[in-house]
Amino acid sequence: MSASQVPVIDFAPFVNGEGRQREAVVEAIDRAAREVGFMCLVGHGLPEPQLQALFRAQRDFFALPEAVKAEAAFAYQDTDANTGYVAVGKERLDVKRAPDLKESFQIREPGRYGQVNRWPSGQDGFRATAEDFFAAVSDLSMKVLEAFELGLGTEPGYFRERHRTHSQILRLLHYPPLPPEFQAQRGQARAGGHTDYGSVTLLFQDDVGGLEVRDADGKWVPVDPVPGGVVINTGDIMARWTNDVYRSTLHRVRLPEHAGGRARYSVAFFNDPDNDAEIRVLEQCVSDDNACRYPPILTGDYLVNRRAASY
Ligand SMILES: O=C(O)CCC(=O)C(=O)O
Ligand SMILES: [Fe+2]
Repeated sequence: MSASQVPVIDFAPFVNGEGRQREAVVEAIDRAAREVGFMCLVGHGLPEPQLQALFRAQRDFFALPEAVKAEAAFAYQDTDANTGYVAVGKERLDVKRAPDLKESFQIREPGRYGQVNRWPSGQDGFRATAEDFFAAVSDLSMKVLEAFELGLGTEPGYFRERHRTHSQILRLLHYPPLPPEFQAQRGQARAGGHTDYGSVTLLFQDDVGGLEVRDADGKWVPVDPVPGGVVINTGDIMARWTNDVYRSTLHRVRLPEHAGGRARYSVAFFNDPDNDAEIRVLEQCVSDDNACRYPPILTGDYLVNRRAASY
């Protein structure tokens, strides 16, 4: 896999087209999920001004005094609620390495779980922008799941019916510039190497770069920012569901080459199955060459354990 092998796919014919046009998009997405586990969609229909509004609001939020952000802090043991602010150095996505050099803020579906989201006071504009974005990106993620259903040949709605927003998370990320005297510990990263836990992740990155995926030879390959594009990747639960037909690929955000440098901002949306959804290997993914690898498991048990391990 080289950089050009993280395919860029125009999603517009899937959203607006029909027949053969849609099929061609489904085929491209299905192939990318099988071969790479990562792809970049353009023409996805999420309005650019809405994304830019979110990036501005998140920049302002992370620039707030620590004391204000602390109001939104969640005890990081509280992986069940899994919302709120996490300060720099609290999370390690690669549990064997030094903590990640990032801060984050995350919310769950406002309509249903709004009461568990932790907003600092006086941040109504930020809240409205983030909640609007949540609805738009959730909608887009459902279309991506529909494309997976068609690619895998499951019954229509199979994934969407098992993603009724219980486990959807919008996570805003800020990777601050490195202080001039910064000495990286060995293997330290902005976000340590990891696979995502759930079904599908949608990731919007600014133009700073640093996201990398690991190819089959163990080489780190950059996922360069594509203007207007959203990076899509399939996670561990999707790999399990598909008997490893869809890949869950290791990725990280590497440190900048030099101290100082620019901050990096990104927005990740995790659409994971409902807690009560059973992950049972799809019959379409079992064959003589690929016998069933996993027993059924409940999503809730699986996700809580995975999250608890990375703080
Ligand atoms: O910030 C990024 O580009 C990647 C973040 C990521 O992989 C994650 O939060 O799971
Ligand atoms: Fe990730």
